[in-house]
Amino acid sequence: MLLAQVVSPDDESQPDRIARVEQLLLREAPGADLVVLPELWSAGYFSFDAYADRAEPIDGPTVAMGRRVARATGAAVHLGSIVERDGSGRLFNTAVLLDRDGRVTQTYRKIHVFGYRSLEAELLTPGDRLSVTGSPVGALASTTCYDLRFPGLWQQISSRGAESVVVPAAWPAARREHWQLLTRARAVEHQLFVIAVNACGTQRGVELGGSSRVVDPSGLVLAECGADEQLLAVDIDPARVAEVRSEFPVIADRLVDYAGLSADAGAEPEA
Ligand SMILES: NC(=O)CCC(=O)C(=O)O
Repeated sequence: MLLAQVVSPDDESQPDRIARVEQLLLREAPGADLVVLPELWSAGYFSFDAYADRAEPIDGPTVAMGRRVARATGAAVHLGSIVERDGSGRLFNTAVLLDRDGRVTQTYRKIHVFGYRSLEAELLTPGDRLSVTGSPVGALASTTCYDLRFPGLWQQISSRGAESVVVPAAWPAARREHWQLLTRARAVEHQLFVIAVNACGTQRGVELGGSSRVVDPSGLVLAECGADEQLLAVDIDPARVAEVRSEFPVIADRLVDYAGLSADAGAEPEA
């Protein structure tokens, strides 16, 4: 697998960025089974005033580039996410997975759009669906950036059978410790791989955190990028999920219906 932690400089146009990243991937991806990119790297996450111009349908220029890379290199491509425009003009933050033949096998529209020092929540419509799909890293689900903070969503992902969760992100350096803590916590809680690819460099004055990483189902950080643009190869064995779960059966012990627990005060029962 190749983590493609790329920059999205403010002075680079979207077509130039797609062309530059395509060349990088054509050079570095051969031999990888899966390539993963950050959140909104082609539009630039913090370029809120450009979202409408840079929005594209699923079959737009970013996905077309991913298809070319998949077909030329034989790697599946997780394109991070794009600003998707649907048929009625709504905009979404949509993660897209292509198989090695360049076919779209999964889309995921970010559910928790971000509103803290961000216009994303004002400009984009939240998604309302999850999907788990076969991939070179086992049963794969996508969930985007801020979604990391919502354990209820991860509970659903995990109970639907995901073995690897890809997290494209544009997570600022100011909260890097939360990124490191939460990616690890989600892997340990659900005993699955977390493949988290963050943006890096500076966008509109915001320094992004980099530190893209792969955490294994026991919580071990297998690899981590630095703060700058970097393409990092990491190998994982999806069979590790079953091994960890069988050795320490947290998932099997999980109760299904926490909402059904009674809410009494837990005081000592009367004699
Ligand atoms: N792009 C995002 O969703 C940013 C989330 C973030 O910075 C945080 O949760 O902290």
